[in-house]
Amino acid sequence: MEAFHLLSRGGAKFNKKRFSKDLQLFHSKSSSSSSDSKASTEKTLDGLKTGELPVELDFFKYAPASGSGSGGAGAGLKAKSEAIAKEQDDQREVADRSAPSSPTGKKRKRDAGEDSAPASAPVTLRHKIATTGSNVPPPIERFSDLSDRYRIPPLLLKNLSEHGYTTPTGIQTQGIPILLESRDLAAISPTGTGKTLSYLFPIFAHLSVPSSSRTAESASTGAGVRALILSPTRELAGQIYNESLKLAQGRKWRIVLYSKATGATLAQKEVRDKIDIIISTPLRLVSALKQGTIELKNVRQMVFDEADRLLEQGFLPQIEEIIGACTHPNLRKAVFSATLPAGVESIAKSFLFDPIRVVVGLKDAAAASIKQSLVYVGSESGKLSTLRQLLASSPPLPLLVFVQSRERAAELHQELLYDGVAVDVLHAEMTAKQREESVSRMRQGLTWVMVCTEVMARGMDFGGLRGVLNYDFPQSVQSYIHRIGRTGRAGREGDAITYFTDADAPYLKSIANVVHSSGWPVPSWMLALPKPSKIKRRVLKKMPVERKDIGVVAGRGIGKGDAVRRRDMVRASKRRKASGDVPGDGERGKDAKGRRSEGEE
Ligand SMILES: Nc1ncnc2c1ncn2[C@@H]1O[C@H](COP(=O)(O)OP(=O)(O)OP(=O)(O)O)[C@@H](O)[C@H]1O
Repeated sequence: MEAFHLLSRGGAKFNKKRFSKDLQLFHSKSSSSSSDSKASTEKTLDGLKTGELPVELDFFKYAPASGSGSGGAGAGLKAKSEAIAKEQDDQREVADRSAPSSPTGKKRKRDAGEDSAPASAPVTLRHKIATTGSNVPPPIERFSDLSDRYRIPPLLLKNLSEHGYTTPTGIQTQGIPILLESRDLAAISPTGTGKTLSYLFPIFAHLSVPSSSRTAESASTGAGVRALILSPTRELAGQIYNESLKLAQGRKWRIVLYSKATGATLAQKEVRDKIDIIISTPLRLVSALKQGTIELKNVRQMVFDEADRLLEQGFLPQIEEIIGACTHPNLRKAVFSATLPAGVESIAKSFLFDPIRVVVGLKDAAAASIKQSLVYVGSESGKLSTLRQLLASSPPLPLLVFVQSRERAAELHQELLYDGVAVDVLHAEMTAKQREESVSRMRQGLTWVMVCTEVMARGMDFGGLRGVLNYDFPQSVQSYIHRIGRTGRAGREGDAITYFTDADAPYLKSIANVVHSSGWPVPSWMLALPKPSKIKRRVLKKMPVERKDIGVVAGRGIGKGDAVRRRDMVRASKRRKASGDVPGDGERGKDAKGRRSEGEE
């Protein structure tokens, strides 16, 4: 079944019964079961009242995690690994003991700078929102404030509450009014904090009447798509599409998740003139522009989700082409991400008009609800045994396991299948259909572990995902933040474990700093490591650390990695020949063995 139907089916029918546990998260804590109430009380800091933002979404006053989980190094690792684990445990213990009772209010680092403000404090203080720019509209306290201030279709607010969105998150309190006032926006907010709704809501509010039911009076909106959302991967585009269907319920807005198939159905101009919103990856859209099968001159709202990724070299030429095609004089643009390095931000600023910049919490920081740990595994061979120990003990399931190349994803998948683990795999060389099926099996809870590449690092929202394992060390701080951000979303707790070997040592410091600044214990020697030079960091981003094949280090099936790789390459090349398609853009460099580190799309 092609993407469009599969995804639309999933999104249109939000199964409240199946997701009742998830929905409970967004209900008032007073209705929680008694077993929950203790945890709830622990998390409710400084008298946050019922009816305020649910504790789970109150990221920057988040209470210390229980410390349970499985982040520690497995037994059997070398002495160094045990020493690190012990040092981490000691630090954690000290931190835990000092956190709640410190007379000076000095909590462990994770809470540092997050002095909880009383519920009566201004919303910007409570959510740690910093804004820059001229005439910043005041934030909202609750969604109902929107209809007092702006002309919001009542159906939109009804759809919000029907889908459990009762209280706005930090980025929503400030981002929604800015976009409703038709201002350009650069928004930086941690992973899992509801950025999608922050841009979808204003898009629908501005659209007002669906193109398909326009009357003569409202025809001033012109013909053709009016809102465009760009995402670096198909999976994320599909997820945004599903989110948009929730808001669209009850009106005939036409939303298109752009793909080869949907592109073909829009061959006729009369059909595509009735579209309200397009959600697409850059590559797809550019090829449609080139074929003349889409026009973007009526687009008035443009959103770049995961903007820093979209504005990287791999995507930039396509982005420029798309922006060039959006010629409407009232075009408004918004960039969203959890991370926005300075260089990328200045690119964004070059095409934003008088933008407002909003930062929620600390820039380029991991979400506070994720427990992070770094685990030394010695050499490559230590990884698989440590993972096996983790899976045999108390792994945080469902678990997403990141590796640095599609070949390694295929190899690790085979290894875990061999072990009898309910595991799936996802990388960019798989067909769109295979990728959809993988995601769908994970969402349905049919698989508990998914081995994947960077393609899953951004934006994906698997509600109940409890753990992320960086089997291969991430190639940048941004990659780390986004990868681990797949867990600990919407205030749920999550576990992020990162394996490192001697080969990763030169790059350890930057990630250790993120872990440390999030308040999780890091051995002091890691923080004292020399900072990798800019050049080294750039090289790593493009060229991953060379690693031995997983199949080979597993000590069985020598040459199996090569066989898997050969098989995948043959399959992929057949597919490419058959479809005349090219593999994802945004792919990065190859390692010394010619294996690609995986980009997105
Ligand atoms: N106001 C709200 N109330 C309750 N749940 C919300 C609210 N806003 C968003 N959510 C939920 O929070 C989860 C995370 O939202 P979303 O995917 O938009 O995060 P994000 O900030 O875009 O993350 P990422 O940076 O990883 O892309 C989703 O499951 C979404 O449905």
